[in-house]
Amino acid sequence: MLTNNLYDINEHNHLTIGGVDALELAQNFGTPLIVYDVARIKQQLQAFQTAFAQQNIDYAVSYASKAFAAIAMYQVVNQAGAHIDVVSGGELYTALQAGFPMDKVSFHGNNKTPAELLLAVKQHVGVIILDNFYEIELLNQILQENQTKIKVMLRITPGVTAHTHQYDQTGQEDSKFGFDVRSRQATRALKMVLANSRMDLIGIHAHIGSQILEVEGFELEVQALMQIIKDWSQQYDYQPQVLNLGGGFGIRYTAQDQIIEPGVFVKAIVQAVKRSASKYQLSIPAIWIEPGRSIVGAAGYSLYTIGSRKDVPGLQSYVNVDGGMGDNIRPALYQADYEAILARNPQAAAVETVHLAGRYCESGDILIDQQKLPASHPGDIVAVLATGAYGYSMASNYNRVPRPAVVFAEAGQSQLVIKRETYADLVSHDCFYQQKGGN
Ligand SMILES: Cc1ncc(COP(=O)(O)O)c(C=O)c1O
Ligand SMILES: N[C@@H](CCCC[NH3+])C(=O)O
Repeated sequence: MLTNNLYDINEHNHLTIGGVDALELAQNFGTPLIVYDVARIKQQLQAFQTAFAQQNIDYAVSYASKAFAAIAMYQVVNQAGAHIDVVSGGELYTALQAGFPMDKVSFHGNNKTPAELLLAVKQHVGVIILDNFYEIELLNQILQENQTKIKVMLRITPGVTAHTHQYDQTGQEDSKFGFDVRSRQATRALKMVLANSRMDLIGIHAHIGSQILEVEGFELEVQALMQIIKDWSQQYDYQPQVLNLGGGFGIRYTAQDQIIEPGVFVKAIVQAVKRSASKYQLSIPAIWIEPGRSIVGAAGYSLYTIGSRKDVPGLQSYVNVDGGMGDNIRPALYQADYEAILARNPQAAAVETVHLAGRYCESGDILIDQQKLPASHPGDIVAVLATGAYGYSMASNYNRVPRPAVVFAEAGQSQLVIKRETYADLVSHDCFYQQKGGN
């Protein structure tokens, strides 16, 4: 077996995922198919956990489950002893169904509904990350009505701009998330929550963005937050137990992306916290992080079957596959780049550069704009690499195409973890039209 860090191949030169031949996976489960190498997920979780443990510090690694949420995924995270963050009643409900311990759940969102907050309170989630004044009021009402208390954190927007796609930036002042620092919203929120006996303010949270491939943004984030903690400690005698720095750790999508190992990110973060703590004479808080993409991104593969192609003399050809923007919106939404390989021989020499196009009725449904491919034929299986984060979780039924199945592969075995949608599933929520009124 050959392993080159990006993918593995077996003695037939076929791509393998979790020790399972990708052609077999496509044959057994059909395509489009999303396959996770479970060992890679576990390795990533462990890499973050080990890095913190080596730094001798209180920590929590909280998987940001918006990257890929499924009962089986929550089970894997639970097995690893990690926390999760959820951003909706749907994610929370899925975690409940998976038997995930509610005390390890952080509940995020810039517009949590009353029903979602009530569910979180009734299920005693570990912490609610407060995002705005309306939510403080809403939560207070719910806590009063239910005569209960809950742990909270304040999400603040520290004014740090991450170097990443505009849609992936969240820490800058002009953002829909969190309490603004400069206009003293964050301080007002602090005072409100400290005065509320039903809310136990365990910490502060910030998240500067996603797919970040440098440590500096996180160091700036730490400096900004520790400065706020210093001010709050002096003015309000408040020091948080937890400093939650969010997620955003980047992964390799293509050869352009120079990745930073989890251990390097963690070390830089911990050192930055320790430096600021010593500078301002503060105690060192527990550090929580919320990696999503970096846990599941590289572990996921999308398998597609090649069908038609279009060749126009003088133009780059289109090779069309049986999935596309319905199962991976990222190229269309963020101009995200990916790489693909031919599953029957990933190392075969390329003979052409093509547009690897999806099957949806949109000119923008191009999975990879310039993909080098060996000679390929209808029926060949192509694997797009590193699709494990924000692929299935952002999938849609556009064009009434059923969403693909998801399979976990591990130790040479595979198991279905999300069934392929059927046409019957698609119409199962439709109701027949009945004419009202005359005519
Ligand atoms: C609050 C928060 N935490 C964690 C994440 C996960 O980010 P990533 O998948 O980039 O690690 C996000 C999404 O960007 C987020 O908004
Ligand atoms: N969905 C984004 C990442 C999440 C950003 C939201 N906080 C992506 O696919 O890159």
